[in-house]
Amino acid sequence: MPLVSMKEMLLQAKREQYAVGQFNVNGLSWVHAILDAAQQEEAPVIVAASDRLIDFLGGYRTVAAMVNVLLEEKNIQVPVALHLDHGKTVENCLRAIDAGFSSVMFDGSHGPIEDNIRDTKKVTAYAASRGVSVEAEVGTVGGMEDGLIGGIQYADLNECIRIVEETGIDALAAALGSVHGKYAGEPKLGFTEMEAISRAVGIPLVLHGASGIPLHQLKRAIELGHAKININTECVTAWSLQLRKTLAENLEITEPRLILTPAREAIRETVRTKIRQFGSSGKAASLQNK
Ligand SMILES: O=C(O)C[C@@H](O)[C@H](O)C(=O)COP(=O)(O)O
Ligand SMILES: [Zn+2]
Repeated sequence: MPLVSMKEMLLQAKREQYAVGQFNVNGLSWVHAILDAAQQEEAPVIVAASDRLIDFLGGYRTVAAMVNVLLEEKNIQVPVALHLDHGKTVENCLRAIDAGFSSVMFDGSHGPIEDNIRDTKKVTAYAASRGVSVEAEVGTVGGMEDGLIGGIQYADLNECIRIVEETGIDALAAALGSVHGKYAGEPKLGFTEMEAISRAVGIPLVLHGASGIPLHQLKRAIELGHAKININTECVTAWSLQLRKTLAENLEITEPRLILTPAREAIRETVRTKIRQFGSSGKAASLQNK
């Protein structure tokens, strides 16, 4: 099945009150693991490449080729979107689209709202005629974002309304207390603000920094309009723990396949767990019939 945009998957998820998982790619093992997990769970999935890692991953075209070829080789039958995460510039978003990404995020959240809206509009204008979905961000997710460490800044309701109305984006990341990476203590999400923003904008919301958020808070965020949930830290943690364990328990081992396969399986099991928590297991079939 060819790549799809995330528009339909997120609209259905919002309607039916579940969320589609976005899982970030950090190498070929992640693409295998994410696609295998989605197929096993019969779930739609968003495979994402973070713009900060594009050079490490070999460029936009390499990422698109890797995902497209594995979709075919593995005969993946569930809807898969390939998404540029935290796109740093308009130009980078356009390059990702030209390389075959079916979805992009333009992250103009660190600048003034006027600039964010102006640049997001350039991305939506280019994406629309190519059937590519677009996500934008307002406010600041805590922790590391675009390679910079920063504090939390809540999304402003009026800025959220403006960016949705003026740009025609498909999904909005409204930062409301979540943090990229590990949380120090219990996450404190702004559910009151979340409800107001969700009501006012009407489009699917995106939760960044979701690793480590307890299940009851994830469920509340889904009830309040989050249809896409981003996970990276939980997958890289599972991968690195398993890698250390394999190496420590097998001091003589040098065959990469034997070292890397258990780590890949650890990612796959993490993705499967998150898909079940988000309620998207078994949702592929109803999307394909549309
Ligand atoms: O680390 C990246 O570059 C990707 C993340 O920002 C992703 O968008 C995300 O929000 C995942 O958050 P995490 O699960 O807390 O790492
Ligand atoms: Zn993020």
